[in-house]
Amino acid sequence: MRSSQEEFENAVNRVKLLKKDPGNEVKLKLYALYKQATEGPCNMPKPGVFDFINKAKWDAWNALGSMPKETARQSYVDLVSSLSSSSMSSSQVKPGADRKQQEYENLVVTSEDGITKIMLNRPTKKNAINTQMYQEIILALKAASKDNSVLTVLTGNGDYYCSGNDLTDFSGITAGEIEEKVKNNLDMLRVFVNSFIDFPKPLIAVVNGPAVGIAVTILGLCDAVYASDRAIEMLVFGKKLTAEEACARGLVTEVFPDNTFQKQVWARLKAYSEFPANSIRISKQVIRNMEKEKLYAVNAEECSVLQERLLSNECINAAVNFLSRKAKL
Ligand SMILES: CCCCCCC/C=C/C(=O)SCCNC(=O)CCNC(=O)[C@H](O)C(C)(C)COP(=O)(O)OP(=O)(O)OC[C@H]1O[C@@H](n2cnc3c(N)ncnc32)[C@H](O)[C@@H]1OP(=O)(O)O
Repeated sequence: MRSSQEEFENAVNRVKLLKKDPGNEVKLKLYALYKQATEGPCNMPKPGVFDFINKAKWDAWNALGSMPKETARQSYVDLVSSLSSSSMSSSQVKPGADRKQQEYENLVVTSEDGITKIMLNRPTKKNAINTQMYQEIILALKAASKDNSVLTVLTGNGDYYCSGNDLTDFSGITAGEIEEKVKNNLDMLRVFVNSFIDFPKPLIAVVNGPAVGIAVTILGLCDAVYASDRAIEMLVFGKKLTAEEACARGLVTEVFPDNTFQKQVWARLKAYSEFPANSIRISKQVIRNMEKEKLYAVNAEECSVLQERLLSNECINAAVNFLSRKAKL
């Protein structure tokens, strides 16, 4: 149904009543559609390159080309309706409450105020990453790369950030099946690590407690790593590092006291989420693109070495020792 002039004028008035600033991108879209609906195709001379604001407006209007006035009017009304309903639904959410995005078995993914939070959620297993959780993290990163958030945060539920690869992954496998299983898992691990290498927006690790193995490896692919001073066991190469030591070695960006960790870190992230989304995404990509090929090659090489190491007696014995340790007590 085509919108009437009256509906268009109502929409123009409703824009002025929006409770939440819709952001520059949407404001430019509204400006362009309004001009197209009222004056037709862009008829102004192009502003100079340093006249940033007028140039952005001109670009947005000019991009609509020969869109008919009626279509622009309809698009304007539709856009304002979507803004009004989203501002209404967000006012119904309790302040500070997270909006859930998608259900996962081993993750809780929420999105609020420009931040998508991916929380590892197997606290009774110290957030060990099993095969399903690897797959879910790959999917959650893919979804976060396309959503409206400015930042994505990875964190853990409970007292641990993550205890690394789930050591029960290979239990119940017969000798004949193990090679195939290891190969499949390593194909998946390569995709998993590549999804961190390729992640297009700022990715922040909020390390709420100890981190082990693959969870530590992945920190190097995050853009910032904030650790609680209770993250006392960042187990790397069999050596335990405190968060402070990891910070001194460049693996952690900043360490916060545990009793104010969540408050301080989330206040910081909230401030970052108000940065211009496109600029920080593009800055990250410029930096990452310089090293992407090298990172892919290192990932492929590590997975190929791991394929041999996972089948070694040393590795199998270590896993068996861990799994049988409770039985020995
Ligand atoms: C898909 C590709 C496969 C290849 C991956 C290769 C690359 C990855 C490498 C790694 O990540 S290696 C690191 C593996 N992780 C470990 O070696 C840590 C093992 N866990 C521990 O040493 C201890 O559990 C702990 C983390 C130091 C915590 O000790 P604590 O005494 O405080 O608690 P627990 O009673 O031991 O644990 C509670 C509960 O959680 C289970 N659990 C902990 N970690 C894991 C794990 N990594 N895998 C599976 N399960 C784990 C533990 O068994 C307990 O469970 P219940 O017995 O209570 O059921």
